[in-house]
Amino acid sequence: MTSEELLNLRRQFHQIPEIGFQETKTQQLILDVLEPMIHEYWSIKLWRTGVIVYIKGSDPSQTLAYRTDIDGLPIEERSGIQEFVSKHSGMMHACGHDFHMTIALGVLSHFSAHRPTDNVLFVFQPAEEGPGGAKPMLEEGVLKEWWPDQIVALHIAPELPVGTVSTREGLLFANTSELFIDLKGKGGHAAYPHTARDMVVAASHFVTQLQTIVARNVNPLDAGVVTIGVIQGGTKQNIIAESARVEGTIRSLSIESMTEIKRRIEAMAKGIEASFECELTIDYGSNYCQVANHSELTQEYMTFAKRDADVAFVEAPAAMTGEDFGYFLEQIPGFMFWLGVDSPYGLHDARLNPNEDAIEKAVTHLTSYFTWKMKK
Ligand SMILES: CC(=O)N[C@@H](CCC[C@H](N)C(=O)O)C(=O)O
Repeated sequence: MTSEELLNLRRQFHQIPEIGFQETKTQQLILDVLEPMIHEYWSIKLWRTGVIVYIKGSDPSQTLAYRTDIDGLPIEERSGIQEFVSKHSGMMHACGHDFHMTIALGVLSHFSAHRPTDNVLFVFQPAEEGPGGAKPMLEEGVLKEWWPDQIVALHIAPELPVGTVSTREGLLFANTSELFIDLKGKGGHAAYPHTARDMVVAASHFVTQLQTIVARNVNPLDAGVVTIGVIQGGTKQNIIAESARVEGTIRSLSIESMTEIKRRIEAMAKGIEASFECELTIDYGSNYCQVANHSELTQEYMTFAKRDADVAFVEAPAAMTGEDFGYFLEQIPGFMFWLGVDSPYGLHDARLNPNEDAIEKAVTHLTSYFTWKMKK
């Protein structure tokens, strides 16, 4: 694919962000782009809104895989882009999955023009932002017949300059759990608070209490996060709210801290129920295991990246982001790395505007990495 084709494709993806398991237009676009590339030794499988492409090598001794996520986020775009702003109101590719997919198709187009010696598998996985596509995909045995020996994924890094790649051995991303809490009290007239059980007040206390968990209950030598991203309740300024909803996410480096954070949330919920005479229900939504990079393969990749004149390598610290790519890494040796895209605004920010020069650099870098792996 030429630089112009890559750019065009990224912009097409950018205009049609769709949330987890609703990526139908995205799936169709992936299939449309693949169509002219297909050879008789390729196999393509659909799984829900995802796509899996298997290329049989000319003289295979291994199967190398690349996984990209394909979903967008429920964010109203404010990137300032005129030309190719999201056409889906309230949705945006604010986590770079438009880049990840374009890079996958760029590498695929190379292997369409040059048949690889080894087998190559490309996994276009839905619902990374939630509820998670990797786990059900693996559980349903979708990759069984083409089981890879190694798997790689990348993620854009707005804080790194274009041309930079970055990773580390072992833990790269945290364990995560979503958090959805419903509070049920008793509504009433604003002027008669003694007859009601106000869930705006209860939710406010609860959210404030939750902020003590990381400070007071997580071992300071470990790390944890409890972020509440949504707090909803009430219908009118002079009506006491009968119910409220709090939504968030929990992160931890260790499984022990995740268990402890959940134990404290549940204990605090009981306290809120007693203090405010209400009922709380907790739903942990989807949970992702940590992203733990395979030691040997990551070391080998870091050596490769340091020698690759097209990129600059920097060692990454562990991050509290989550990624269901961790489920692939539980079963298949591999690693994830960050790709510098140089944006003043970060991931999940409505103003995110990654530098598109990073796309071609990533395609070249990954293509050379896979080609190098095949010669080993
Ligand atoms: C890379 C990234 O930003 N991933 C997401 C994963 C979200 C997992 C889940 N929906 C949750 O909110 O816990 C992240 O927020 O780190």
